[in-house]
Amino acid sequence: MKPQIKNLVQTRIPTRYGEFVLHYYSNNIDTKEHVAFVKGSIANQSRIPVRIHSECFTGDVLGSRRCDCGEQLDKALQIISNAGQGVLIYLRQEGRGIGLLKKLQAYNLQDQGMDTVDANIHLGHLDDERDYTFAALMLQDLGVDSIQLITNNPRKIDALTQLGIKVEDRIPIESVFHNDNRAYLTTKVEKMSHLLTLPNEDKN
Ligand SMILES: Nc1nc2c(ncn2[C@@H]2O[C@H](COP(=O)(O)OP(=O)(O)OP(=O)(O)O)[C@@H](O)[C@H]2O)c(=O)[nH]1
Ligand SMILES: [Zn+2]
Repeated sequence: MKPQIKNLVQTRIPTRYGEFVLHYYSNNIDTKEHVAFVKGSIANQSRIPVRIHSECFTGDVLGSRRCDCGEQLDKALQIISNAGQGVLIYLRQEGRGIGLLKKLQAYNLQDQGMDTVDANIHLGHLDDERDYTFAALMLQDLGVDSIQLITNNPRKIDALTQLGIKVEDRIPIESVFHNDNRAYLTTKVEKMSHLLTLPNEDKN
C-alpha cells in the first residue's frame, strides 16, 4: 500500500521555547500518533531547521541517562526557537523501531555486557528498524522547500534524501558523555557511523 498521511488538526502550543503549532497526522499504515511541532512560517521556504526525533519514552519522559534522547529533544527545540522557525517531527518508533518491550529487554542484555547493536540482534531485530517515510510526507505536506537536518546520524540524511527531501545542511547536536551513556554513545560512533566527537579517553 502506498503510504499516505492526513493532517487532521493543528493547534497552538505555547512552550518554554516560545509558541509552536502542533500538527496531528493520521496515516493508512499504522494507528500511531505521528506529529509535527512547527515554529514560525515555513511553507515555501528553504533551509528550514528540522529535527526528526524517534520516540524514547525512557529518555524523553522519564529523563533516563542511558541515552541522549531527552537532552537532544531539548537542544533541538532550543535550536529551532533560536532560529525563529523550524520543525520537530516526533515519530512513534520507540527503540529505533523495535518497540518499548524489546528496548527494555535490550537494556537488560546491555547490563550483561552486550552493546546496543548486539542486544538488538540477539533479540532477532536489526540494529535500526526505523523508517522515515512519514517524516518526508509531513515535510512535503508542510510545504518546506529544503531543510537543515539537526542530527549526528548520516543514515537519517541518506534516508530523507532518498525520500525526496532536499537536505542542504546538517546542524550537529552534540551530547555530553557521562558514565551512564558512555557505552551507548561510543557504540553510535563506532558501529553506527554517528558524527559525534568521542572524548579523549575513548579515542585510545
Ligand atoms: N533498540 C534500542 N533503541 C534505543 C536505545 N537507546 C535509545 N534508543 C532509541 O533510539 C531512538 C533515538 O534515536 P534518535 O535520537 O532519534 O536518533 P539517532 O539515530 O540517535 O540520531 P541523532 O539524530 O544524531 O540523534 C529512540 O527511538 C530511542 O528509543 C537502545 O539501547 N536500544
Ligand atoms: Zn533514548
